[in-house]
Amino acid sequence: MVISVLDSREDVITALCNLVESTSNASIEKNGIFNVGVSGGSLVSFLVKGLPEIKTDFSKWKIFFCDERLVPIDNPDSTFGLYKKQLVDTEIVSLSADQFVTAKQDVTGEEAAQDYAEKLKELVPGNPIPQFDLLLLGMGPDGHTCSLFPGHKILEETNQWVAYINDSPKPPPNRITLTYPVINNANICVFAVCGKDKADVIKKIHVDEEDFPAARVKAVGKVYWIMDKDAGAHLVQ
Ligand SMILES: O=C1O[C@H](COP(=O)(O)O)[C@@H](O)[C@H](O)[C@H]1O
Repeated sequence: MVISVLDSREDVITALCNLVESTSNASIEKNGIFNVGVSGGSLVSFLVKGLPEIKTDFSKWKIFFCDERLVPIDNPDSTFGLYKKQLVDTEIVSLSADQFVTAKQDVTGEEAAQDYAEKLKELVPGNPIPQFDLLLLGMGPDGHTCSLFPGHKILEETNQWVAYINDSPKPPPNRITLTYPVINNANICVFAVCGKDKADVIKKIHVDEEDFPAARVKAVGKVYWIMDKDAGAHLVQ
């Protein structure tokens, strides 16, 4: 695990996007494609700011969602809706909407999760579990990542690759999320975390070694934690 505590949010964005640049270029060179999973929340604004600065062949990107809120895409809670509005429609990077693998609308939550798992099986190589080149993760002040919340039964999911929840403690309640079998099979996972409100849980995870959903991310490859000095306040001397 690599932990970096940086001076500012801007430094976090630069470090995050440098890692995205090198990983995407290595994956494209090796496999001709870059399979990346993105999160919602503050990560959207980090990528909107940082991705236009990197050098990569965006036409080779396939973008999946680490989790998605089951709302229409014009709803401000839709993670795909945010990326579409802020990254695709603005044309600040050369990505098109059809490079995003989206959650099915107008079906039940269970069907949306099942459908998304089938899309992973079809599109992301891995034997037998899909193996992402890179997963870009956030973490809430309660230690959740993706839509894996503390104490929720899907933390123990070992069969399904994508799970549905209808009781997210953070609105909106209906979501689908990758589960640990897929998350922890990724080549690289990166947490990008900023803000004072996350300092306590960062300490509990990295100093006290307490169990939180984000702490259970232990990918087969590398796990990076990139944070600003507010989030890492209890880690620096
Ligand atoms: O609800 C969610 O929250 C987490 C953390 O969001 P942040 O704004 O605190 O960074 C996010 O990673 C996840 O994708 C999202 O659905």
